[in-house]
Amino acid sequence: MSAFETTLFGRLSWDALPLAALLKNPGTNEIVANAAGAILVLGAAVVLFVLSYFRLWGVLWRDWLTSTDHKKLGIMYIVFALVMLARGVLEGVVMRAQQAAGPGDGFLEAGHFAQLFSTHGTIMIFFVAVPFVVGFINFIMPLQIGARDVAFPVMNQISLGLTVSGGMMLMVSLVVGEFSTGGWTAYPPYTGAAFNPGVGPDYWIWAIVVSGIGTTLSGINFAVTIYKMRAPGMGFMRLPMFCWTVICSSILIIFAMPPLGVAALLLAADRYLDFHFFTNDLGGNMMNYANLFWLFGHPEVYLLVLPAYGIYSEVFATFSAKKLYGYVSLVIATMSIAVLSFTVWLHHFFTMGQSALINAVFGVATMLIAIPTGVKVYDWMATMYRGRIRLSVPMLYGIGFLILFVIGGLSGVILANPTIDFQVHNTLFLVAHFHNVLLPGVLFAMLAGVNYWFPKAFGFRLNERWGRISVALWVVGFLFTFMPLYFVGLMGMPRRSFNWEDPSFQPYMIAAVIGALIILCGLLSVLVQLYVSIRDRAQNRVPVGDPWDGRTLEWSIPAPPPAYNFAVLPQVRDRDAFAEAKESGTAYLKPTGYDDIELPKNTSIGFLLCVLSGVWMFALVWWIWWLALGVTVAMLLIVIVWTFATETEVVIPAAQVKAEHEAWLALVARTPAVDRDDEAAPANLGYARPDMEGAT
Ligand code: HEA
Ligand code: HEM
Ligand SMILES: [Cu+2]
Repeated sequence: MSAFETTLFGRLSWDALPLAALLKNPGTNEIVANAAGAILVLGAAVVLFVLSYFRLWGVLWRDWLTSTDHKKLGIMYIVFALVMLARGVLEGVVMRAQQAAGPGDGFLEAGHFAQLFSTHGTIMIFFVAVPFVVGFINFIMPLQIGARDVAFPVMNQISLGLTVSGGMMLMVSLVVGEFSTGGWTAYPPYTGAAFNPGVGPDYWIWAIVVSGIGTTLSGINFAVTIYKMRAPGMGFMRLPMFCWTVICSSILIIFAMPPLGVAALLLAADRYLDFHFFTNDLGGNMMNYANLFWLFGHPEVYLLVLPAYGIYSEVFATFSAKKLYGYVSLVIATMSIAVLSFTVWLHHFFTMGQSALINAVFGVATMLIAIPTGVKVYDWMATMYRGRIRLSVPMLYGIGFLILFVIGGLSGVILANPTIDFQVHNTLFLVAHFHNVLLPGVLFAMLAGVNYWFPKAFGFRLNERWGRISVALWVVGFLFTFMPLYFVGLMGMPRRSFNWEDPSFQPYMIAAVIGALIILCGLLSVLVQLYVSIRDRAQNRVPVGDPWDGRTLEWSIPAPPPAYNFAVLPQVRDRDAFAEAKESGTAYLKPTGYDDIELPKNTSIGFLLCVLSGVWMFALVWWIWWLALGVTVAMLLIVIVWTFATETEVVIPAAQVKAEHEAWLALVARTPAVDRDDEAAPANLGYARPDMEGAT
């Protein structure tokens, strides 16, 4: 390349396209890479076509992309997570197919397999689990505490923008260049410039840094919202359990994300500026990276699983029609897990040469987490004990979780014993452990949450039959995919192996790929469920907004909720505020008066920063310095100019609020109540207006 081209395009050239590799060196590997790129480009084209054909651009821009409404931002997070989940699951299936094709080398090259587990791990943790969790918190938490939005709605929009642009980098790396081969943990010196001079680790670094800033801002936003914006009477000890897990998770985000950002930026300094933080020479030491990464990495898995515990707590209480058993012990257990999670990071590298004493201390600290987790498990079981259980889809996920998660947790306690960990560290036993906690723990919770809160978000219920089918497929698929890995792990098969030779591994590998295909069907059935439900939405409407006989405040408002959530801020008198109101006959009362409501105006700053930060990352990855600099200046200017905006709010007049609310109250009064004690009522039937006599 000429000097001019290098200045203009950095290290970007036509060779970066997968097609170039295919033309040069045709093989299965290149075909798979090209097919993946082609699917992505085609998928994007179809989306653009559909949006244009149905003239949806205006709606998309006005109602979604520029919205600062926490509910819409939450839904966009969840949609983004679902899209990324599809890619992550497909990659999981391809990896399982590669390993099932053994003994021998399978159909993929080692480097391509390494890209697959690196993108899969990175996507599943940072762009599936995190956006799912942040999305649910966004949608639910303000409704549960009786607030009209989060504390910083515009910052919330920016958080989403940064998360999405990070995820987009993983999509771009499918088509331009390649992704890292360093796993989701990206350990140097393997990801250092000397060993890995390509663009892969740089894609990882910038995707993590930018999306990490987005997530950190969300953590701050959520913590401030709960501290400052609870409805009158909503003391901390009256918070719904989900909100308690949100507080703890936000604290984990605030303290755990910075070490990750620091680790990634120091790695960038090593790679771009020839620093030596993590090299093997000139005073560097990769153990600094391992410590920084896991100082984040361990709390990370709990910041994902705590809100999942929160969702299950809500589900178990609602579908057992009982108060959550042991509320105070659950609060203490959640806080204990949050605190303890910062004291155990070293268990991820027991084998890296510390003294036996240090290993023992961290091992014991790790095992301690089993105690508060056990408290939770027993509290959930006690909640169900003698409850009037309805086996609806969220509850089925919950029961699947309870049984499977205990197995995954117990295998964690086994790993926490350093002497055992020396045998199974970095084998498929470890892979089995973490999928065993991540799928039933985090992913099932999210699917349960989708089924549970979908009627609230969209005003109609999801199809029950397809919901049940997908639970069955996910659970069975999970068992087949991951249980065999415990055994091959014990037999010594290392993680991240693109090939293997020992014929005794074969049956397990075949069982695992069958399981992965069943999981794929599970994912498809979720899509079918969405399709069928949208098609039949007229029959499944729940405009009153309380389809499950809910206990917390989000069920006390219409479905879908108005932009301002609550026409009048609720007065909270007890835990499970809405259940209490229904029991005491004070639900759905006509308020004495209405006020004007101020809401944040739409703005395009989040979208702009999303696009610009994407360009910025791309420029840094490909060393296009003028572009990186230009975009940095543009982003700074946008933020500065935005701070001068004065009219950032719209006012919804009291008269409009009154009209809308009274129309809904009239609808509530017209809707026939379903008797709570009617044994013949089908399990999945909502209780629109239980105990309503004389209420309105
Ligand atoms: C949501 C995610 C999640 C969760 C909840 C957990 C939960 C736990 N994890 Fe896991 N873990 C991961 C995600 C998670 N983990 C990931 C992703 C990795 C690998 C990263 C990588 O290398 O790529 C990992 C790796 C990992 C290691 C490192 C192993 C190695 O690298 O060799 C260890 C070691 O101690 C460990 C331990 C534990 C323990 C003790 C728990 C406990 O919290 C479990 C507690 C739960 C129970 C114990 C069950 C319920 C309790 C009862 C019914 C009470 C009775 C029980 C007793 C008294 C024992 N985990
Ligand atoms: C849905 C079906 C899934 C399948 C079939 C699957 C399969 C796999 C496979 C084959 C690997 C590589 C194992 C190895 O190292 O040999 C892997 C790694 C991993 N998976 Fe999954 N997985 C699935 C879901 C998930 C989910 C839901 C998450 C997280 C929420 C997740 C997180 C990870 C992580 C973090 C790694 C480690 C990546 C690395 O080694 O750096 N997976 N998975
Ligand atoms: Cu850990």
